[in-house]
Amino acid sequence: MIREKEQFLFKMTKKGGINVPNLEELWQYLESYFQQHLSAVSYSTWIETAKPLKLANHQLTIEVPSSLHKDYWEKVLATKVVEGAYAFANIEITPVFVSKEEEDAQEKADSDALAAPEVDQEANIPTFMRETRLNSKYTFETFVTGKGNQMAHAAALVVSEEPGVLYNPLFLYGGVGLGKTHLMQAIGHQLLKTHPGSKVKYVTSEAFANDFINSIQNKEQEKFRQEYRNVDLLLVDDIQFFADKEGTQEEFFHTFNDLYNNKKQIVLTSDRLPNEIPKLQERLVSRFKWGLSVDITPPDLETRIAILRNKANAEHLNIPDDTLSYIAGQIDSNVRELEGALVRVQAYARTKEEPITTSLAADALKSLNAEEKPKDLTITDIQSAVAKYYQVSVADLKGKKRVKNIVWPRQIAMYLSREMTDNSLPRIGQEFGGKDHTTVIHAHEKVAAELKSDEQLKEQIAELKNKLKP
Ligand SMILES: Nc1ncnc2c1ncn2[C@@H]1O[C@H](COP(=O)(O)OP(=O)(O)OP(=O)(O)O)[C@@H](O)[C@H]1O
Repeated sequence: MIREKEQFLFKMTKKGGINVPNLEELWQYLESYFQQHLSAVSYSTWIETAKPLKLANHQLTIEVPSSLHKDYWEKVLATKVVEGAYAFANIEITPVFVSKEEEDAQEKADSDALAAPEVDQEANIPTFMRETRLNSKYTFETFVTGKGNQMAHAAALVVSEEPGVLYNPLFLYGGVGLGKTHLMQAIGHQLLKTHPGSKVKYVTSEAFANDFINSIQNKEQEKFRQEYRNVDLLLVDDIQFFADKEGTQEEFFHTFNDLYNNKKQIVLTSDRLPNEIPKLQERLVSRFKWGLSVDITPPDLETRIAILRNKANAEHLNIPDDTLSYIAGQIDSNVRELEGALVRVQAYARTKEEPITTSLAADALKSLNAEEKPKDLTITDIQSAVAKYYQVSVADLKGKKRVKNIVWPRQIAMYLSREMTDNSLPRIGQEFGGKDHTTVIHAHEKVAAELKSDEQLKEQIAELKNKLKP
C-alpha cells in the first residue's frame, strides 16, 4: 500500500506538479491498466482497436471501429478511463468516442425490407431428437477478425461476457459460409469457460422444429419446454428456415418470451435480416429487433490470407506467403470454400508428393473447378445416379410425393444439380417436374445446412460426386 502511494507521489512529482499528461503517456497508462484487467481476447477486441485522437479541454477523444465498440466503451469502459486519468495524473477528464462506421451501420439496421421470395412448402422431418454439441474448433481464439466481421465479433464477445444484459437477442446475419455459426458457438464456449455451470444449447432452426414436432407426436411437450426454456444461453442457427413453419414459430415465440423475461441470452443467425425472412410472424420480427442485429460481410483479401495462415499453422502446414495470397485471391466470398481450397491444395500436394507452391496450388484449384462442374453433366444424369443410390425411381424424384424417403433424395438431387451444373434455378425446377425455383433454393439450403453437421451425408455426397465425375 505504502509502496503504491510512493509510486503515485513519484509520478506526480516527476510531472513537476503539472497535472496534464500528454496523450501518449495517458494512453500507455490506460493500456497497461486494461491489459491487467481484461482477458486477452477482450483486450485485443476493445483496446487494440481503439485509437486516442486528442486530449484537450479535459476531453479525451478516442476513435473506435464501430458503433458497437462505441456503445461498449461508453457503457463499460468509459468509467475506467475516467478513474485511470484521475489515478494517473489527478485530472478529471471526459472520454468522447467517435466511430467512423456509425452512420453506415445505422443505415444498414434501418434498411427497408426487400421483396421476400416464396419458399417451398416441402419439409423433410427426421424423426429423431438431435444431440446438440458445440464444435470445439469454433472459438473466439480461432476466429480471425477483419473489417467484414469486426462488429459481429465484438457483439458476440459482449454477449458472452454479459449474457442477457446488453444485446438480447443478438441477431447475426450474412451470406453463406462467413462465420455466423462459428461466432455463435464461440459465445457458447466463452460462456462455459467463464461460467462453467451455465446451460448452453445450440440448435439449428430445423432441429428446433423437428424436436417440437416430435414432442407433439410423442406427447412430450413438457420435456421439450424443459429442454429449451431451462437454459442460460440459447443459440438458434439459420433461423430463415422457420419460414412457413407456423406451429414452430408459435412455439418459438413462447420459448423466446420465456427466456427473454428471465433475462436469458438468445442468439440467432440467419442469411438475412428478420424482416426479410418470408412468412416470419410480425411479432417474431419485432422481437428479433429488440436487441442488436449485426451483419457479417465477406472478408477482404488481408483477412482471407490471415484465415488461411491460421488454418495452415493449426495443421502444421508449411505454405509460403505468396501461395496463401494466391489461394486467398481465388476465393473471395465464402470462408468455407476458402478452407476447402486449402484442404484441396494439401491433398493434391500429398498425391503428387510435392511441396506446396503457388504453381501447385494453381493446378490443384484448376482441377477442383473442373471436377466440381464436369462438362456435359446433365440434370438427368444426376437424377439417375441419385435415384439408384437411394433406391427410388426417377419418376418419384420428379413427382410430388411428400414422403420422407423420396423428399430427401429429391432435395439432394436438386442440390447436386445446382452445385455440379450451370443450369439456372428455374431450369432445375423445370427438370424436377415443373417445380418452382424457390423449391430448388430451399432444397439447396437445406442440404447445405445438413452437410455442416452430418458426417454420413458428407460421405454420401462425396460418393455421388465421384460417381458423376466423367
Ligand atoms: N473469421 C473467421 N476466422 C476463422 N474461420 C472462419 C472465419 N469465418 C468463417 N470461418 C470458418 O469458415 C467455415 C464456415 O463458417 P460458418 O459455418 O460459421 O459459416 P456460416 O456463416 O454459419 O455459414 P452458413 O450461411 O452456411 O450457415 C467454418 O469452418 C468457420 O470456422
